[in-house]
Amino acid sequence: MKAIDLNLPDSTLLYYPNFYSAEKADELFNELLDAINWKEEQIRVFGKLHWQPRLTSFYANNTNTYSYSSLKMEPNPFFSTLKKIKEDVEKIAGVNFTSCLANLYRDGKDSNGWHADDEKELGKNPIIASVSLGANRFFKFRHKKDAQLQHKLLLEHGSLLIMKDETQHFWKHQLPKTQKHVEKRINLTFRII
Ligand SMILES: O=C(O)CCC(=O)C(=O)O
Ligand SMILES: [Fe+2]
Repeated sequence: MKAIDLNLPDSTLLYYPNFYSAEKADELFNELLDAINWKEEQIRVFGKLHWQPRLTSFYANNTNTYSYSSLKMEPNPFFSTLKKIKEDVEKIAGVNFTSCLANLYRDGKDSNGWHADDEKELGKNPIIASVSLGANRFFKFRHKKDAQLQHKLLLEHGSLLIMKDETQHFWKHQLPKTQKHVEKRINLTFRII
């Protein structure tokens, strides 16, 4: 499968727009919307508790938890569809993932703020594979040392984005809110924990 290399400095970002066909992606979206154990969670930002502006769920083939923003995610076991997607992603990424953090953005008001996936349990140069299903949403990158260095990428239905090497050291990313009317979007981020 041919990747689009974003070619941003201090990073390796590979985008596969048609990782899944539109038909397959529709099928997966409907199945996962129903099968994932979606939860609304509270996170702590600058000492204050807030409801996360999205629903989440965490899956793993081990018992390792994933903590961020004072939220400790306990893993659910993988089920067949999610395991199959993990295997499809592994063929392209060339690694075996242990874990998957799933996000559900219910509408344009749901979002994911500026962050790097740099928690210690991910290791030094984490590889993260991110599958998008449902509504197309923009994803933004901003260099940590030069905020002028930015990039915007439309994450399309059925696409895969791989972030690896030193990307998380040098770049933050976000999925901003949008004023436009948008349908639900599911994002699956496969990780090694
Ligand atoms: O929804 C997305 O595309 C990004 C999710 C993300 O950055 C994360 O879960 O760490
Ligand atoms: Fe992230």
